[in-house]
Amino acid sequence: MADEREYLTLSAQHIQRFYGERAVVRDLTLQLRKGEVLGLLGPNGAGKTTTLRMITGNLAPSSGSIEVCGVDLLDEPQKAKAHIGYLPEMPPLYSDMTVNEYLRFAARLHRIEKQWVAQAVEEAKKRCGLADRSRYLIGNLSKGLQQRVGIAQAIIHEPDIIILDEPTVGLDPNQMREMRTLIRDLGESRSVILSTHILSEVESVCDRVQIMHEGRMVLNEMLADFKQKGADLEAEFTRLTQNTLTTTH
Ligand SMILES: Nc1ncnc2c1ncn2[C@@H]1O[C@H](COP(=O)(O)OP(=O)(O)OP(=O)(O)O)[C@@H](O)[C@H]1O
Repeated sequence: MADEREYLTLSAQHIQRFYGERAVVRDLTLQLRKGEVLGLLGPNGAGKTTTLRMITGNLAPSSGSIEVCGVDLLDEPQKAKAHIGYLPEMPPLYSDMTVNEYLRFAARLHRIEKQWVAQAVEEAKKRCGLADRSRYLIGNLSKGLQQRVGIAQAIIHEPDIIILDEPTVGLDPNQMREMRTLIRDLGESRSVILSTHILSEVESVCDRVQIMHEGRMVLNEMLADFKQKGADLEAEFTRLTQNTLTTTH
């Protein structure tokens, strides 16, 4: 039987992050398999964004190790980060750039060679339903389309792993549905981590769910197994994340 490691696109082992004396991520292990959409849930302040910033190489862990497609993120950050596309909670969009200008800029930041930039921009726009918005100023686009531009910059270099931090916040129900369809499509060919507060979003888009609470991972389960057991995600979420002051994990 093939080694499980072959199927792992991302493996974070025992990562921790302190701010001063306070541990906001504690002894956390997270593994992402090829072609999997992982939903990362947790109440406000659970440590989701801090975790995502660490596994994308934007924040150094206080301890622990992170491997991205077999490359050690801390030893070879540039090589490891080439496998990752990241849409942060606050996407770094420039409102006075057109979609084309911004994506060309993103392509260069991701070190795509000059001769391939135009092709990469066209491909990313096509994947994200932006082909007819090339010359629009980003500031004039709806929030839903701006989020699509954020995803387009995250996938422009064809990464193996796409990490999305609360991508549907502030979207109307139609834009949310479109965004979920796009995430599902992306998950067909890549590994995706989706951080969200919306339980139904995880149920409709993800293969696996992990719940964080007070910096720790308190649940890690395949959704199919979860459903087969007749378990209820909302009830389980409440059970695992309430009683903040009495939790002793
Ligand atoms: N730079 C920082 N300095 C000190 N504390 C921080 C810093 N960044 C985050 N924290 C704290 O770390 C904890 C985890 O924050 P984080 O943003 O990772 O949580 P989250 O699960 O993403 O929350 P939300 O769902 O509200 O976005 C919070 O208590 C936050 O106040």
